Parts: sequence; C-alpha cells; structure tokens
Amino acid sequence: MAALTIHDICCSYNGKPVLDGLSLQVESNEIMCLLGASGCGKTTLLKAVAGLLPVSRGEIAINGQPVNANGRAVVPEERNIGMIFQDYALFPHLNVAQNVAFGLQSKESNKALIHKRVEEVLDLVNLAGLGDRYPHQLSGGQQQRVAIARALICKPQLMLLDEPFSNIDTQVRMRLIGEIRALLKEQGISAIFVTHSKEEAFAFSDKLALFREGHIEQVGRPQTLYQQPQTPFVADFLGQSNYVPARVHDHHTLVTPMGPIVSELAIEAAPGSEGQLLLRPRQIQLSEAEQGNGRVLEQQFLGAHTRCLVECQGLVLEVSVNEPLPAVSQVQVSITPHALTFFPDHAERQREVA
Ligand SMILES: Nc1ncnc2c1ncn2[C@@H]1O[C@H](COP(=O)(O)OP(=O)(O)OP(=O)(O)O)[C@@H](O)[C@H]1O
Repeated sequence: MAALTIHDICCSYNGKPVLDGLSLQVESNEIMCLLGASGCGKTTLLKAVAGLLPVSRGEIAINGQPVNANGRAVVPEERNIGMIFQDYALFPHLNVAQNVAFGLQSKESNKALIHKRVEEVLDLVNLAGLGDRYPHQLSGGQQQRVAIARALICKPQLMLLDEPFSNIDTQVRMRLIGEIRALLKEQGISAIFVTHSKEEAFAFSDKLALFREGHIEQVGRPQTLYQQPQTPFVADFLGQSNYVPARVHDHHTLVTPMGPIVSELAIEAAPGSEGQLLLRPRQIQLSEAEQGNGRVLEQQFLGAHTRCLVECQGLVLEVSVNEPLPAVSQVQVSITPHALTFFPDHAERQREVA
C-alpha cells in the first residue's frame, strides 16, 4: 500500500491558487524529495499533507486512510506523522530528554515507559548520554538530531522534513543526511523531504519530484531525472547542460555539427525532426590530438575534477575531465556512448503556449 496518495489537490492563499490539480504518490518506506526554486509550492504541499492548510479540492490518503474525505479534515495530531523543520523548533527551556518526551506525554502516562523510549530514540540518533543538556549547549547538527528523536518517539508512519539540513554547516551536512536516511530506512518510515538543493535531493531521496510554479514537472529516480530529463527545465535545474543543434536521422542516430552521434536507446522523435541534443559535461570526452576537432579555451581545476570549456565546430561545450589538460591544447572531442536525450524544438514551444 502507498504511504501517501495525493490526488488532484488544490490549495490557495487568499483565493490565489498555489497548487492546482497536483497528484503524487509516495510508496511505503520510500523517501520522496520535493525539489524546486523558492516559492514554487513545496512547503504548501507539505502543510496540506500535515493538515496545517485546508485543501479546497482533491484527496489525500495516508497509508490508505483518507484524511480529508467528505469535507472533514483529520487534525494534524491524528495523522500519525512526524515533522522536522529547518529551525529545529526545540523548546529552549526544556532539556534534550524533555524535548524528546514532549510528544509522547499526551499519549502515554507511564513515566518509566516514556523514559525508556526517550533513551531508545536518543540512542538511535547517536545522542545517548546528552539527555540533560539544553538546546543552546548543542551544535546545529545535534539539535537537528534532537528534533528527529522527538519526531521518532511517536513511531510515525510518515515523516515530513522541511529543509532540515539548510542550517547545518556543509562539513557535517552530508554525514547527517547519510545517517538520517539510514535511520528512516532501518525504521521502515516513509518520508517527504523539501529542499531547494539538488545535492541534498540526490543524496537523501529514493525519488524526486521537481516542482515548477505549483506543478510537478517530472517525478522519478534522481538518476533518471538527471540522465533522462523530459524537459530542458528539468535538465537545467539538475545540472550543467550543453545543447547541440541536431536533426533526427533515424531512430538511433542524430546528425549534429560534430558529425553523426549514435544513441544506445531508440530516440522517440520522428526522423527529420529538428531540435537540441543534451550533453552533460561527463558525457563528452577529450583526448589530446594535434589534428583534433576541438580547442581548449579555458580550464578550472576544481579538486575532484577539472572543468574545461572547449570550442568544437563553432560550439562552446563545458566538459568535465579528471585531470587538467596541457594549456592551449588541441583535442579530439567525442561523445561517451549513452542513451541520447533529444528535445524537439516544437515540444518546448507547445509547453510554453499551454
Ligand atoms: N501564508 C501565506 N499567505 C499568502 N501567500 C503565501 C503564504 N505562504 C506561502 N505563500 C505563497 O505561496 C507560494 C508558495 O509558497 P511555498 O512556501 O509553498 O513555496 P516553497 O516552494 O516552499 O518556497 P521556499 O523554498 O522559499 O520555502 C509563494 O508564492 C508564497 O509567496
């Protein structure tokens, strides 16, 4: 059964629709990321799921249970969800153990049991022994772990995380993302996670829903969205894109200024269609060659890789290579064999008109 089903919902602020006919499904034990620019409606969707914002049309079901059927909205505390916010939202006057126990106290009166659960969840988030500290005595990463422990203590079926890592410094962030992801998986908790950072989205999620002005442009595995984006918007949002003018020759070959390029999978557009071939910087290879078809214009050494700007047949391409090339090199530019992504020119125009 799906952990969350959102069907055709509408949400507005002061009569102005922010989400209009949006649908999304999160499978059991799946982490779904809502990714998008500021103001595109990610937090609005999270609030609608949490029951903090009314839904004017459509249905939401959590683990198969409708939460807004027949005009009656289930209150947030009865939705069995855990919420984690960017600013941790801890009570400053309560210590760690008291903060964590807070949600359970309204449901459980046995103090020994509450104490045992607090110890268990603090252990889960690697904060064992810090129950007596106050929030101001903890680092940002530790405070966010307290917030997670507080959400976990009520054994939620679904966790909603709103930009939980944006206040954590970059050194700690990737480690915390890995730990929390492992924890959710281990506990079998499904989650929706809001961010505008693609790096966080890639590292944390099983699936990614890319938002664009209140609708979802594409949903799928992060790797699929990166490698096979359905629109230039998705391609550009998720990484550096090179666009090469191309014409479909047959279902496996594009004709480009760099010569014919063969796709590992069939190209869906009809032969004769004009459009743009998308090439990621890692899908282009350079090898030093005196008579090569390209010339390195600029290089930036970035540690793990080097970014090169290369001129080839009148095009300027961004290429990512492992090692810097000798200055002012002449190179042979070739394309790594892969399933090509081709955007027919008319498709984007049709989308703009729609
Ligand atoms: N309480 C509110 N009253 C009126 N308009 C609101 C309110 N909250 C959000 N909005 C508007 O709704 C739209 C979507 O906001 P939302 O907070 O969902 O975006 P977001 O994608 O989460 O952005 P961010 O990444 O900046 O948090 C924005 O245009 C915002 O200005």
